[in-house]
Amino acid sequence: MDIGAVNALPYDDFVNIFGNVVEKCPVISAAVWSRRPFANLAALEAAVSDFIDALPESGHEGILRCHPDLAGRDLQSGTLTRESRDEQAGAGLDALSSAEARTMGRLNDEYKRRFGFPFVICARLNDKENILRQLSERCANEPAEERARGMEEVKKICRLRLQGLVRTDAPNKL
Ligand SMILES: NC(=O)N[C@H]1NC(=O)NC1=O
Repeated sequence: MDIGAVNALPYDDFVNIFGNVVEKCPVISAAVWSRRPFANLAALEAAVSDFIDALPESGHEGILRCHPDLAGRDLQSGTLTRESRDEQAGAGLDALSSAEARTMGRLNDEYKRRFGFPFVICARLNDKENILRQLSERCANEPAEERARGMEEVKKICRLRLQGLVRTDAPNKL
């Protein structure tokens, strides 16, 4: 769909289509609908980003907590969102060796114990080796640094999900 079609959507259709651009946080797209018309995809992305930036620390932690563990229980049981399943599979997280799966599980638990929210990284921009290395390295960071880092990754995931939904080659018909 092009940006003109996005701008013409009633809010319930908009939330149905864009409700998971931030994982399991449809309230973000419901809020951002008020900011239409969007001049282009970048403006829609900026509206999401502005909304996120205006939230307090607890809101940022809440967004991070809506994310499933990478290679975690939801992947094993088939209960991931479609977007997350495709992203995790693309990074090879659905095909870990048993040693990799054990390391991932142990580090995910350690990270959550330390920070009180899950490790979040844009799986589509990383492979499994890189994800495991960063998970291990980031466990040593300070909480404020990790909160900020996690939110940067949320925005990268959101950008790629938006790019999958909005065509940018059409002329802007605002
Ligand atoms: N925990 C975590 O990073 N999850 C996410 N990352 C990603 O690319 N898709 C997700 O669901």
